Amino acid sequence: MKTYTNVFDLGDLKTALAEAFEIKNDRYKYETLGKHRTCLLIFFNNSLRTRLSTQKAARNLGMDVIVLDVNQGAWKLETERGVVMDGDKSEHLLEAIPVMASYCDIIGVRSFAQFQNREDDYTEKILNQFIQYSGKPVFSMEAATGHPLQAFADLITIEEYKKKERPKVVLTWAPHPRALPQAVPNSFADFMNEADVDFVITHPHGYELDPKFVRGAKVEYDQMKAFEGADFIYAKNWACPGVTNPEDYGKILCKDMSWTVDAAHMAVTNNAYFMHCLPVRRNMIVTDEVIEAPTSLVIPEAANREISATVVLKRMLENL
Ligand SMILES: CCC[C@H](NC(C)=O)C(=O)O
Ligand SMILES: NC(=O)OP(=O)(O)O
Repeated sequence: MKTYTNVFDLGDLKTALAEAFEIKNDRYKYETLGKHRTCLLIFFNNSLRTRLSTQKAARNLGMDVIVLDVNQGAWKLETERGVVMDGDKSEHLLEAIPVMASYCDIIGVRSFAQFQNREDDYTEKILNQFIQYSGKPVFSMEAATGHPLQAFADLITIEEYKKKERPKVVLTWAPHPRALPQAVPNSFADFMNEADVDFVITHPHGYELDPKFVRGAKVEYDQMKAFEGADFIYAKNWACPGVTNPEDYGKILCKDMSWTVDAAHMAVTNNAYFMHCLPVRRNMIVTDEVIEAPTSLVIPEAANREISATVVLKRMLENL
């Protein structure tokens, strides 16, 4: 595995799940694989789960880990080629990337969508420079349009808790005070479309996700109808993806609190489990009652981030 940015990089999902459960059963099974190998984790944005779980995963495999918060201590980086660098940016990515790559064997990158230019975000301008210029295997720790480590952990969680062979899984939009990226819902859809689930996406008009990720999923604008008979509810906020109206890209079009997932929503499901990638704004995305219920999986879901990262790093190490 040279890059990990989407579901197809994992290959057959049943094989990937088997590997995940093997590692979950004995997470130090491959602890010699990463001896004298270094994993560099580069964060352009904040993180709790990804920062901790990916370090843990690397240590599970015997790797050394370096963590860099680009905007805290490193030089401010210019990402545009051809710019006259007479402003506040001291270094260009085109030097910084090969320098950083010289200190490690595998690179993880977190670089959220900037919502300045849809084309820049949806061509993964930052992540792809690391892939192109580092000469090292690169994995996404949430880039502009995807969060594949999260989605793989979500799939592992659904596989662990499902009560039927083909569960109904609903991705629902929910309100948030800020404009959040589409990376998490994009990757969740990317994975669910390849998994053995009955997948439905529900959101207000104007929030249509990019067709590249929606693919064959059913889109239902009536949230309560979408929730009917669901086995898993995956809630997330995202800003307008700019699919129907490109000029609205990155905007908040709706703050309708009737989309907040509460007990009345869950009552029409098939006693569904509740999932969210975290961090979550309680009583915006979901009520205290629902996220604290025995059917809430947000903690085991977050714990599975260690497992998804260990599988991905293991596959990268095996191909060095
Ligand atoms: C894992 C989620 C990271 C980020 N969340 C926030 C609050 O920025 C997002 O919504 O993409
Ligand atoms: N779910 C997730 O990636 O959390 P962090 O943003 O805290 O890493």
